[in-house]
Amino acid sequence: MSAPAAIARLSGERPIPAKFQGGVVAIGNFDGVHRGHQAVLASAREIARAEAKPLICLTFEPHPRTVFNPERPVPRLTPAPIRARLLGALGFDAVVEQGFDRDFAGIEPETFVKAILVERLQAAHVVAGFDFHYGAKRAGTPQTLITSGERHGFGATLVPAIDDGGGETISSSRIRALLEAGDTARAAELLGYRWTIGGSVSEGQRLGRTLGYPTANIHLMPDTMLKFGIYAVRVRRADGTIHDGVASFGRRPTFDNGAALFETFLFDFSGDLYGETIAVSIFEFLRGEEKFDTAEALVAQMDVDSENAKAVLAAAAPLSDLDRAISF
Ligand SMILES: Cc1cc2nc3c(=O)[nH]c(=O)nc-3n(C[C@H](O)[C@H](O)[C@H](O)COP(=O)(O)O)c2cc1C
Ligand SMILES: Nc1ncnc2c1ncn2[C@@H]1O[C@H](COP(=O)(O)OP(=O)(O)O)[C@@H](O)[C@H]1O
Repeated sequence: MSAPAAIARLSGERPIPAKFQGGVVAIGNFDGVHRGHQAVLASAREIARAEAKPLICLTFEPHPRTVFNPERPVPRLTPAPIRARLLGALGFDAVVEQGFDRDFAGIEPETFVKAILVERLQAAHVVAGFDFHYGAKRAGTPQTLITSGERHGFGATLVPAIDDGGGETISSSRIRALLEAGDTARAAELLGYRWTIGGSVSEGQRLGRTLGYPTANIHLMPDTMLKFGIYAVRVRRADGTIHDGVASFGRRPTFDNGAALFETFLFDFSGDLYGETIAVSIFEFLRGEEKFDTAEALVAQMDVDSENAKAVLAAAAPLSDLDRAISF
C-alpha cells in the first residue's frame, strides 16, 4: 500500500541540480516501462547502488517517432506523468524529460554525448538497450556510445532484449495490440504490472448519479487503443488512497453514442472528484459494451458487473514489486 517514492521530473531546458549530476543514466523512451525496459532500468539501478551514485533516467518528449511522423502519433502506453511514477517506484531519483524536436534530432551523435551526457548530466555511467541509436540519422550506435564513453570517461552498458519466455521479444506494440483485443491479463504479464491510465476527472451529463452509479470520467488520449468494454479496476486518488471500482470504456450506446470516455464507479466512496487527477489500474476485462433497451436493464447489469469486479479484485495478487507499488 506504500505510495511510490517521489521522483524529480526535470525538463530538458533547465540546469540539472548538482545532486542529480554524476549519476548512472538509463537512456530511452521507455514507453510502457515494460519488462524489457525494466531489464535496462534494473541494470542501471544495480550499477548506481554499487557505486552509490544518483539513478537518473534520460528520456524524450514528445516521443521521437511522433516528431518524425506527426500524422501518426505514437499511441502512448504511458504518458510522461505515469512513466515518471513507474520510474519512481523502480527507485529512480530523477527523470529528465528532454524536449525533442527536429532540431534536437539533427544534433551529431558526438555533440549529443558531449552536450547532454557529459556537460549537462556529467554521467558516470550510461545504460541503454541493445539497439540504442542516437543523433542525426541515428548515426550513433551502441558501439560509438562505448567508444565515446572511453574518450570522455563514462562507462556504457548495453542490455539485451528480453523475451516473454516463449521466444518472442517484449515490445510496446505487442502490448498495445493485446489491449486493443481486451487481453489486459496478458498485457499485464508483459508489462510486469497492471496497465494504468491517468487523467483529470471531468464533468459529464450527470446522468450516472441518477442511475445510482456516479462515474468519474477521464478522457484518454485520442489514440488510446483499449477495447471498449467493462473492466475491474483499482483507483489511486491524488492523496494516495486507493479504491476498488468498475469502469466502462466506450461510447454509451444505451444513451448518446458520444465520444469515447473512460468512466469509473468507485465502490465505497462518496464525494467530489471533479478536477482531481486519478490513476486507474486495469485488472480484468469483464464484458463488451452493450446497448440496453432501458436504463433499468443497464443498472441491473451494472450491479452484476460490480459484483464480478469485486470478486476479481478480492482474488488478485501483485504480479511484481512494481505492481504492488502501483496498484495495491
Ligand atoms: C459498470 C458499468 C457498466 C456500463 N455498461 C454500459 C453498457 O453496457 N452500455 C452503455 O451504453 N453504457 C454503459 N455504461 C455507461 C453508462 O451508460 C454511463 O455511466 C451513464 O451514461 C452515465 O453517464 P455520465 O457519466 O455522463 O453521467 C456502464 C457504466 C458502468 C459504470
Ligand atoms: N462512488 C463514486 N464513484 C465515482 N464518482 C463519484 C462517486 N461518488 C461521487 N462521485 C462524484 O460524482 C461524479 C460523477 O457523477 P455523474 O452523475 O456520473 O456525473 P458526470 O456525468 O459529471 O460524470 C464524479 O466525477 C465524482 O465527482
